[in-house]
Amino acid sequence: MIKVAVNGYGTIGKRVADAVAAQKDMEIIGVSKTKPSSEALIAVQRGYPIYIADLSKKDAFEKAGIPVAGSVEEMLKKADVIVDGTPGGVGETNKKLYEKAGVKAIWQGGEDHEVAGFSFNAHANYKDAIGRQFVRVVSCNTTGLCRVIKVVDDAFGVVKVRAVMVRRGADPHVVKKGPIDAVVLDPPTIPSHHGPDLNTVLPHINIVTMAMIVPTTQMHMHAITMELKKDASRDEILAIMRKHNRIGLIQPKTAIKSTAELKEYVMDMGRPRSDLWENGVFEASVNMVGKELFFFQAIHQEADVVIENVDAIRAMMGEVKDPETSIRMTNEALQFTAL
Ligand SMILES: NC(=O)C1=CN([C@@H]2O[C@H](COP(=O)(O)OP(=O)(O)OC[C@H]3O[C@@H](n4cnc5c(N)ncnc54)[C@H](O)[C@@H]3O)[C@@H](O)[C@H]2O)C=CC1
Ligand SMILES: O=C(OP(=O)(O)O)[C@H](O)COP(=O)(O)O
Repeated sequence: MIKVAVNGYGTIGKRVADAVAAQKDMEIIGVSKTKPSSEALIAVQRGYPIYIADLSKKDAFEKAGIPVAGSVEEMLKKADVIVDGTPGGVGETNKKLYEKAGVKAIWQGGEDHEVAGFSFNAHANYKDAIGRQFVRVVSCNTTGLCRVIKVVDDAFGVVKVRAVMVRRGADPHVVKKGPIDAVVLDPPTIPSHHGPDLNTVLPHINIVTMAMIVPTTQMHMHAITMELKKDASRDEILAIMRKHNRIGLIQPKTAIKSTAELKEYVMDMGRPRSDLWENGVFEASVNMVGKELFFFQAIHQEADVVIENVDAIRAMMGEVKDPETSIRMTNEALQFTAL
């Protein structure tokens, strides 16, 4: 069993912990919290041992009914791989701890590529992650771009990609962030970080991205154009998307044309936390004009990177060498079949 610890048990960390716990070849040996909270109480219910960065807060945790297993340093000693789910910029400051403990670590997309020196997407570069000590899983939007650009590039070749990201303002539970009444250019300059970020995984792709944030919490929405090298029909594009195990096609018969309806649909399906782990490509939007492909896809920011973290763990441990085998194991353990 691969022993996994989650340092930073928030939006991403708690989902990764549950996804790891569902795998047959992995177990959660601990998660870290900075203060007692509803999430910490759920971690107790799930049976995850809780470690804390600042042991002077032990009494506060125990008063809240949260047993403390020890310090974060003690947790690191027991793990094969740490998934760092701390806020962007904080993860980098933990690198020294991981180096000192000689443990493997995975960072998230809020950190720069250089923190790990290797950026990961399971369908794109799993094999290059085999045996590595440090890996960064690219951000949610970049993960969604990697999946769809890689599969289209493999089948038809991509001359260039131009993509606009309409990003959610904050996650649903985050009460302190906006915007409440604005469309914010984020960043006002072009390209946004997503294109250069995609190039850390797929260096040969010509891509320019633009991004803005809007007052919504459910999901991001991408408007994507790709110029292809070979001729492709709409049906051929739909066929490769349909076959992909982390791309879902939202069928016209569902009449879904918004992130809100899509989230409701996934909730009705009974997915844990109503998580959409796959890219949600709107089938009706997929269109070829000459050699240009156009489509919209929804990306559930809290979910798509979660399964990538699980595959990154497997690649770093090196026993499963074939990406598709790992991807299948991850998906099956979660009883996940793309839409
Ligand atoms: N929420 C999202 O939509 C996505 C986030 N990411 C990335 O994932 C990372 C984590 O983001 P979220 O889960 O949204 O953040 P979050 O704020 O929901 O969770 C972070 C957790 O880390 C804890 N924490 C803070 N400082 C810590 C420390 N020094 N040691 C241990 N724990 C500490 C916080 O208490 C919190 O529980 C960031 O790099 C972010 O950019 C990536 C994809 C999507
Ligand atoms: O990885 C994400 O977005 P990104 O791909 O636009 O960087 C997540 O939605 C986190 O974004 P945030 O930095 O707005 O919390």
